[in-house]
Amino acid sequence: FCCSYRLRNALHPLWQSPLTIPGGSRQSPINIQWRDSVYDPVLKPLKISYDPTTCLHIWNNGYSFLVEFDDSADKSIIVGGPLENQYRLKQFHFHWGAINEWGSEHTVDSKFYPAELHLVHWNAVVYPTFEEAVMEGDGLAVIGVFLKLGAHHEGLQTLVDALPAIKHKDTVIEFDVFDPSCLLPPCPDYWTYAGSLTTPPLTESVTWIIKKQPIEVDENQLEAFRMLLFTSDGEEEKRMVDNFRPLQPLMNRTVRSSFQ
Ligand SMILES: NS(=O)(=O)c1ccc(C(=O)O)c(S(=O)(=O)NCCc2ccccc2)c1
Ligand SMILES: [Zn+2]
Repeated sequence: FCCSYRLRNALHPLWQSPLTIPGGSRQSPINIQWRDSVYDPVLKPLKISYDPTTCLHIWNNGYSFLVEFDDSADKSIIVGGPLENQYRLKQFHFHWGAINEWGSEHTVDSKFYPAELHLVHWNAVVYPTFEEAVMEGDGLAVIGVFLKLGAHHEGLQTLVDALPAIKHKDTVIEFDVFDPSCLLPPCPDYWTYAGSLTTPPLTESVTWIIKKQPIEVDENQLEAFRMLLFTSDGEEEKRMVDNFRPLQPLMNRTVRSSFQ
C-alpha cells in the first residue's frame, strides 16, 4: 500500500509542480507523530467567533469547493491559541480521497482520514491585504479538522445540498448564511506547527492549528464530495477526488500540543 501510494503520488496528476519546494524548510502537510508532539502549557485556548452573515458564496475552483467570506472587516475572526494577533476568516474548503482509506492532507501516526476541512484566516492586523499576508511567515492561520466516517452531519448537509449546483469547475452559487462553527468538533484540543500552503504558491506563511478530535460525516456526504468535477462543463469529465498534497518532510520542526 505505502509503496504504491508513494508511486501514485509521484505521478499524481495534480502535482505537475515539484512535490517539494526547493529550499523549503517548513512545507505542509506533515504526519503528526502523537508521541513526538510536545505539550506547551503556554498555548492558550483558541477563541473562534464567526459571523454567519459574512458568508458570500460557495464555488468550485477546479481544485476543491470553497465557501468564501466577506473579510473586509473583523467580523469572523480567530484569536488566542498560538497566535500573536487576531486573524480574519477568508474561506474554507476540503480535501478528500476517491475512497475512504485516504483523503486527508495531514496524517496522525501515519493514519489518513477520508477528508480534511481547512478554514483559512489571514493576519489583517499586520498586513493590508490577503495577498500580502500569503507571502509572510505569520500571514496565515489555517484550522484543520479531520472528517471520519460515522454519523450524518447536519451542518455539513447544508453544504452537501449545494454541491450539485457547482458540479463543474468555475461554477458558483450564492450562499448567504452559514456558520462554519458548526463544522468544528466540541473538544478544544489541537496540535500546532509552522507550515505552508498545500497548494501553489506553497508559501511558508501558515500557522497550522490541527484539531485533535475529528467530526463525523456519513458515506452519502463523502460520496457527494466525490461527484464534483475538476473539469468545466463541456470538457471530458474528471471526478474531483484525491485533491490532497503528498506528505512533506518535518525537517527541523516540533509539533506542539495544547493538551497533555
Ligand atoms: N490547503 S490550503 O489551506 O493551503 C489552501 C488551499 C487552497 C487555497 C485557495 O487558493 O483556494 C488556499 S488560499 O485561499 O489560502 N489561497 C492561496 C493561493 C492564493 C494566493 C494569493 C492570492 C490568491 C490565492 C489555501
Ligand atoms: Zn487546504
